Amino acid sequence: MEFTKMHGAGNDYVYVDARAMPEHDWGQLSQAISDRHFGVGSDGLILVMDSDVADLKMRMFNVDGSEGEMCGNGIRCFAKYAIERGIVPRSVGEVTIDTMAGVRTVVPRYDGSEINAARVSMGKPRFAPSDIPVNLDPAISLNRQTIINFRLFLTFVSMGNPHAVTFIDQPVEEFPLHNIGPLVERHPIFPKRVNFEVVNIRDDGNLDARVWERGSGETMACGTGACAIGVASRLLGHTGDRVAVHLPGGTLTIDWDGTDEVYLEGPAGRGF
Ligand SMILES: N[C@H](CCC[C@H](N)C(=O)O)C(=O)O
Repeated sequence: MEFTKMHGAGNDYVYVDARAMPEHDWGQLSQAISDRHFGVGSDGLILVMDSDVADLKMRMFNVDGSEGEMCGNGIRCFAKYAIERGIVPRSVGEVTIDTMAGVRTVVPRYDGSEINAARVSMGKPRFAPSDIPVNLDPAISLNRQTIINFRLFLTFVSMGNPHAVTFIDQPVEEFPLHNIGPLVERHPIFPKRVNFEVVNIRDDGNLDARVWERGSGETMACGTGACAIGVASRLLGHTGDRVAVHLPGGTLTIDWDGTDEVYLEGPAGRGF
């Protein structure tokens, strides 16, 4: 099976062109291929598939084999993969990609003839408890926050996949993410589990963050997570319409005017 390794700000995936492949247990394959000792090593598996509603279709699987509705870092590399391999003509200015969260549009950025970044329309954020999903007493969820028994204030945002964002005063490096992350990810109020983001406000245009991803653990970056961070931060009045989210693997730029789609811009690189 041919594969290509690519990463967006260090959030790395194995890409397989599955357009002519028979159905597989892709979740099981993702578990095996993602293992950093006995497999290729990655944050998951991304499949290139045909679509009748967009140029192509993307399916993504986490390290634990669970399927994610959307992957903001992965989709930038997906567009790079599709154009550089001629699956989509280079002359196009954008690539439309169908995902479980809906059709997304990716505009590649070039460094000479090579694509090294992209801007993605990530859809509108959603906040209703049923959209996250999160099972909450409606009276609490009105302000999109709740306290769970680690004394965390969480803001819930769906980018097609579920996110819980918390803002802390200490440097994010000091937060016990590997202890608390799994407990939030699997907390009973999240029927589909949740991606968990920890944020420290550097200033009104810059946020420092770490992410515990549903199904993959701490990753170097998370595109949908960065969108959820930018949205929550603007909602809470910490930042404005544009913010740089600084993650261990790199910086992602988020644009959101408070009503329309969220836009994500960041690097798209080969895995070597
Ligand atoms: N773990 C996520 C999927 C990957 C998202 C992340 N890698 C991104 O760049 O958006 C989930 O299960 O919802």
